[in-house]
Amino acid sequence: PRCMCSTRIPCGGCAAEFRTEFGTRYPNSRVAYASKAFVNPAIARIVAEEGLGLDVVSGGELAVARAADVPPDTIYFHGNNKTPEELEFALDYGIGQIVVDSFHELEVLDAIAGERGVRQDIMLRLSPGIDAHTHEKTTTGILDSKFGFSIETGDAAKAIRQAMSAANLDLVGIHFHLGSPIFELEPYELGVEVVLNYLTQFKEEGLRLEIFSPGGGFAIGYVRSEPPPQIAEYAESITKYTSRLCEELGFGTPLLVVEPGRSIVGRAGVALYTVGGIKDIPTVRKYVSLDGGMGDNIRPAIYGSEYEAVLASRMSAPPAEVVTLAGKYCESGDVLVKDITMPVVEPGDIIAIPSSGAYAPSMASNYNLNGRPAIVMAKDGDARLIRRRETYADMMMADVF
Ligand SMILES: Cc1ncc(COP(=O)(O)O)c(C=O)c1O
Ligand SMILES: N[C@@H](CCCC[NH3+])C(=O)O
Repeated sequence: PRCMCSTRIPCGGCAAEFRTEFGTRYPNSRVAYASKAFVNPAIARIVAEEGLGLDVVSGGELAVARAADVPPDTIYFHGNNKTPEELEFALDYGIGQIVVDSFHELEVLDAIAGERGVRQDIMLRLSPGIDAHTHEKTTTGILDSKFGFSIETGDAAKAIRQAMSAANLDLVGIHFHLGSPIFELEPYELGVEVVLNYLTQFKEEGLRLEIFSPGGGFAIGYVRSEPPPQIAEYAESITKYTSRLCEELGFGTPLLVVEPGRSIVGRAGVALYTVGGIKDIPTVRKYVSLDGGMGDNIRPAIYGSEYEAVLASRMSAPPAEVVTLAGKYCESGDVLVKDITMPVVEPGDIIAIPSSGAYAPSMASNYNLNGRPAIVMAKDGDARLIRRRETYADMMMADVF
């Protein structure tokens, strides 16, 4: 794996790399950026300019897509409980595909499309019963999951038949997503194989597989000890299995949609913190308190996620001691990096935590009424603010006296 910076952590990908690695191997493919990893209008604009599609999972993400003029036909609307209002918004915006995730949604969407006298393209999310060996809180393709129609229970077959006979819906594709981050290639290969083989029984009943999507979940390097596969390796596995099986099973060459989120923005984001108080408990632990924490990155607290950190204000300072980087929130679990070797740090120093671009800003909160941080986009020596720091007034904006 390559390393693009002094942290020596293997990188994930980037939009162009995804387009190239999938596009050269399987020309009828689309990379749909998963907005949940982090989106705002500036990011959505870049996504559209890079020629990527967009995976959204709420009316809010859809509103950002619309604000940034993302072409609606390149949008895939996911989620296990889209509200009727969100579905109406999606139909108003004319979005390409709604990825239906429950029988209830199938009925509600069919009715809404009917009331409007329109036909809506849909895909179905299937749950293939495959363990992708990721964190128990982020695994989605196993039987015990709230997502998707299970193949094992027979729900998938029922949903496919119900979707094909829906009065106002056109079933154009099938989706599955196994979880995130997935550090192995085999789960994707198995997923493609299991789902495509399963679908053959519906061909005679009229199933059209115009779109096939094995989702996202591609891993990135968070720590040196756990390098991810390269994007080319994911692309090789997925396209090889998809092409071979689609040909063998007579599905032709459906549009292959992959949905990377983390692997596009994760390594692009570096979180910067200022050191405040330092507490040394001799023979136990030295806590270095930062001006952020679980409010801007909840991942260590909920998944036990690990990160590296560097002393950005004095990059050449030699490693000196083991410290724990704690946040400023009122929780003992508010620790960003536990027991890491750093140079001697002092109040006012800047600490950088790489690989913070995905699911840190997007899952940020105002806990303890701390404002969420500013976000600056940088390229070739040029830096621009794409989100300003939140003010106290921002945090009271929706409150009513
Ligand atoms: C349906 C779907 N697609 C894509 C993604 C994106 O995952 P990641 O950011 O790990 O690529 C997710 C989140 O796990 C998802 O649920
Ligand atoms: N939010 C997660 C993973 C779930 C992604 C969306 N299904 C993370 O930070 O790693």
